[in-house]
Amino acid sequence: MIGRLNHVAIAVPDLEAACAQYAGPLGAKVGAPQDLPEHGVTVVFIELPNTKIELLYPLGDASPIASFLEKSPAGGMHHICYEVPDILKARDQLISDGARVLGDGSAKIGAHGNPVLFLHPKDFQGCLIELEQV
Ligand SMILES: CC[C@H](C(=O)O)C(=O)SCCNC(=O)CCNC(=O)[C@H](O)C(C)(C)COP(=O)(O)OP(=O)(O)OC[C@H]1O[C@@H](n2cnc3c(N)ncnc32)[C@H](O)[C@@H]1OP(=O)(O)O
Ligand SMILES: [Co+2]
Repeated sequence: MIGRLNHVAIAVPDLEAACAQYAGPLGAKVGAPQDLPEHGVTVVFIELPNTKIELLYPLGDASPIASFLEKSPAGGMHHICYEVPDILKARDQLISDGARVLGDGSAKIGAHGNPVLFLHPKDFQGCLIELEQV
């Protein structure tokens, strides 16, 4: 079902410092910050030759990143995103296999303008999974 690795997301307590580190010592191509209020995050994408890194910073009162950073104040790996060709087919298959889709179960539009949804980390070896239809 899953295809390419689209991105690995890292929650960070200081977005400016994280961008400076990736652009400086790590020598990566760092994009511009993008506010996604409907997801409660500000994101910055870092382009690597074979995938992307998504830096996540909390936005608004109900941000999922705020609660993550409360438990891990130094930041840390937050989720991994896999590409799927048909997100509703993938969702229905995973639900029938017993996986929990987060939120109301509907796909929402993510940072790349594509439909995305999230799968509960407790159902996938402690790793929060994002699926993106590409
Ligand atoms: C879509 C825009 C953009 C893009 O790429 O296009 C993004 O990626 S935005 C990314 C931000 N959005 C989300 O993360 C949406 C989905 N996330 C959620 O619904 C919540 O964050 C959830 C349910 C994963 C965690 O909710 P909460 O913070 O309230 O914590 P809980 O206490 O309910 O957590 C239960 C349990 O899971 C563990 N946990 C929490 N977050 C993670 C994580 N990122 N990775 C692994 N495990 C995680 C948490 O520690 C709890 O474990 P326990 O043993 O019970 O303490
Ligand atoms: Co993501």
